Amino acid sequence: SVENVQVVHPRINIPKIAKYFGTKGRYEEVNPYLLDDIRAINKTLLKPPSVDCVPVHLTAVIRHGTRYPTAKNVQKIQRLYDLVSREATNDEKWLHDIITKWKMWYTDDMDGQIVEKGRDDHRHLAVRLAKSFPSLISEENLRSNRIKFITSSKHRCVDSTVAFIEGLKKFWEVKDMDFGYEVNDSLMRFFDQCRRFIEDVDKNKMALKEVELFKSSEEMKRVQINIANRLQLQYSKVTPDLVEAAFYLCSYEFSIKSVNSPWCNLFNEVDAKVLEYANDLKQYWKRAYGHDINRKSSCILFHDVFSRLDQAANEIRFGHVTEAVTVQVGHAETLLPLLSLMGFFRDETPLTADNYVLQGNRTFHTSRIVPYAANLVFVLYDCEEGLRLQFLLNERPLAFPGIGHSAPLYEAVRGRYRDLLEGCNFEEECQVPKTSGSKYTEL
Ligand SMILES: O=P(O)(O)O[C@H]1[C@H](OP(=O)(O)O)[C@@H](OP(=O)(O)O)[C@H](O)[C@@H](O)[C@H]1OP(=O)(O)O
Repeated sequence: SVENVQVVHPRINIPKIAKYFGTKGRYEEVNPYLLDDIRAINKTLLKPPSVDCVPVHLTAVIRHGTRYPTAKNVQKIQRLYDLVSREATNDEKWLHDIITKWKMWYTDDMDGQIVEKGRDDHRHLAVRLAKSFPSLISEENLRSNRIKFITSSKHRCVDSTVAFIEGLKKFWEVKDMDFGYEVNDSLMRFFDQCRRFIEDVDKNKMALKEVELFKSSEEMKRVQINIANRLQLQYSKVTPDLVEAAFYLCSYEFSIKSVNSPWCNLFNEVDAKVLEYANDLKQYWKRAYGHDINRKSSCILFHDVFSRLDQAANEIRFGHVTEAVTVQVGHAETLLPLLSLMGFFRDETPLTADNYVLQGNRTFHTSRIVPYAANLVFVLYDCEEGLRLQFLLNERPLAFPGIGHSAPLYEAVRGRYRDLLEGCNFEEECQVPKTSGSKYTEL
């Protein structure tokens, strides 16, 4: 297929700007050791809280694997390609390559579907998690239905779930059984069912005003000028939307085909950091701390995760946990609200259009948090001094905000999130009050 034409060693030809691709970034950029061995696990990082601890339950919330651009972005790429092939002039080899060799191979019908690399992302992640937690993600547990799979209804998520199962089956050479999955949009696409989010944020242009304002910022203007100069095009023709399309085009060519595309020459690292910030702003205001409802729309998933942990915690007292593992596959817009609800990556100062420089040291860097196949893993351990909960982001331990221990007592975590556990009601948070209407109508 067209996406497989050029295959190169993964360490060769990495664009310098690859670590700034945000939600369009490759998983390997957050864990570069995988470039040498895609099945490698970091045993020093992934160990039980202490030797007497036995893992009893694992819940993983995973973003789908690498995908094609959405139809909206394919159209932007088409407009960019038309402009550059018609009007750009310079003597650089890369531009010559774009005009004479590069083909516009993206089509509308690709619309966010999974690519082969995306299936591999999940096949390999499945094997690594099985190697990291062999007593939970085991052949025996798979065969006895103690591993449950739940996915969003979108093709890219269903296909990722199927690939994850395939990865496990191949790892254990299971050929005589098939395993199903549950499609559950209430859990994995809660944002689509939260009316308050839809009205106040999704359909409300004012909710993303910082994203719009950043398009006319000095930083973005400088990027436009740089690109206009590199292509010897009129500045007015290089709009922020086309700049973004070119940046993502470089990212798609790299994540889908592993090539350092000639399009990547349009950017240096300074430009890339600006575009990374533009994407972080979108994620911040649409899916994270920007508006309370972004986080609260994930209450339903938060309760689901904790009810599984509670169930395992209760059952282990009688010696047997029914559901050893839950694998839940969704979107960046599933993971980010949940992470924010739990207080991860919260910067003191909000990300805005006019504080790009100040935010140079922000913790909210989506390139590091939600690349393709990003994963949140909760592992409950039975230890001598009680139950402990370990949290991993992208296969690395991450301390719960406000709790010093890397695998605190489960009760301490429940204490930390008491308000959410006792409240955070999806129906209540998501209803639109009849009298007040939308939060931004008067703006
Ligand atoms: O900018 P695009 O069209 O790619 O936006 C996608 C979302 O991608 P993201 O902003 O996270 O990079 C996509 O999220 P994903 O996790 O499924 O990749 C989302 O589901 C999709 O609806 C697009 O959102 P938009 O509202 O059209 O911007």
